[in-house]
Amino acid sequence: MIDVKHLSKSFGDHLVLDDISEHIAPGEKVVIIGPSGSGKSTFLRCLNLLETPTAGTITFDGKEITDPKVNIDAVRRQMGMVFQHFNLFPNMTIRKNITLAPVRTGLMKPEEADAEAVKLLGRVGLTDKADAYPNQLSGGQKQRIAIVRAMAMKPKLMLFDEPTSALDPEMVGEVLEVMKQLAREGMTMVVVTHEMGFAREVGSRVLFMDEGRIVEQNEPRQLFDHPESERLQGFLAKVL
Ligand SMILES: Nc1ncnc2c1ncn2[C@@H]1O[C@H](COP(=O)(O)OP(=O)(O)OP(=O)(O)O)[C@@H](O)[C@H]1O
Repeated sequence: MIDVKHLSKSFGDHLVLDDISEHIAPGEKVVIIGPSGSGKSTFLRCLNLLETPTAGTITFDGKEITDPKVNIDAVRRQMGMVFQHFNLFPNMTIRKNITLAPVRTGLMKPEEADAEAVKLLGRVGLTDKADAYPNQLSGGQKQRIAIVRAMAMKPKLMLFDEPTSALDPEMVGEVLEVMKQLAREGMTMVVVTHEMGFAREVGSRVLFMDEGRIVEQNEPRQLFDHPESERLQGFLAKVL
């Protein structure tokens, strides 16, 4: 579904991603772990071109999206993104937050989008919040809405950028549960997270990044129980 070739990204003279090549197949749940500043979020944000790569190509669903002629908005509609800080529209009700994009882009008529919103809210147990505003919700509820909002566009892929890092600990579980449900339904997912339990349980593959490179990758049990590189061993010793 995604093919990354020789991706590099610099901010000024700071090289943040250093010649990354990676392939993500449909249905995979790829979890990215690594120390702070290793380039995890930048890598994720390059996948939907929220950051413009300095070099390299990204192919999504057979189309090279790093080609400047490609309509980036059309590509992004097919990739749902969930951010650490939710990024809901504060001046709109939850219902409007969810229905805005599908209606604006012509994916659904307003009634269809509304019915879809009600269905999605039911799935995350928040039907009664349809007419509330984001500031009336807890962090965990906001993040569940952010996931639902991304889902409403019927994306082919979901990108999660540290979705639980801004949450109070007691709210982490409810968000991870929604993500696990999505994973069970077969969604292709790329998740940057510090939740090692989630990586182990849900990841079909875990990538360990350090200093702008993917230093080691494997299926979770192997990666966590038998880390090969010294850098991964040192990282796991600190976080586990
Ligand atoms: N817009 C930007 N302008 C300049 N430097 C940036 C920008 N975004 C990220 N960086 C730098 O790139 C490096 C990698 O950042 P990134 O957020 O990708 O790391 P990360 O692995 O996701 O870290 P964390 O786990 O702390 O979120 C950091 O040194 C960061 O300061």
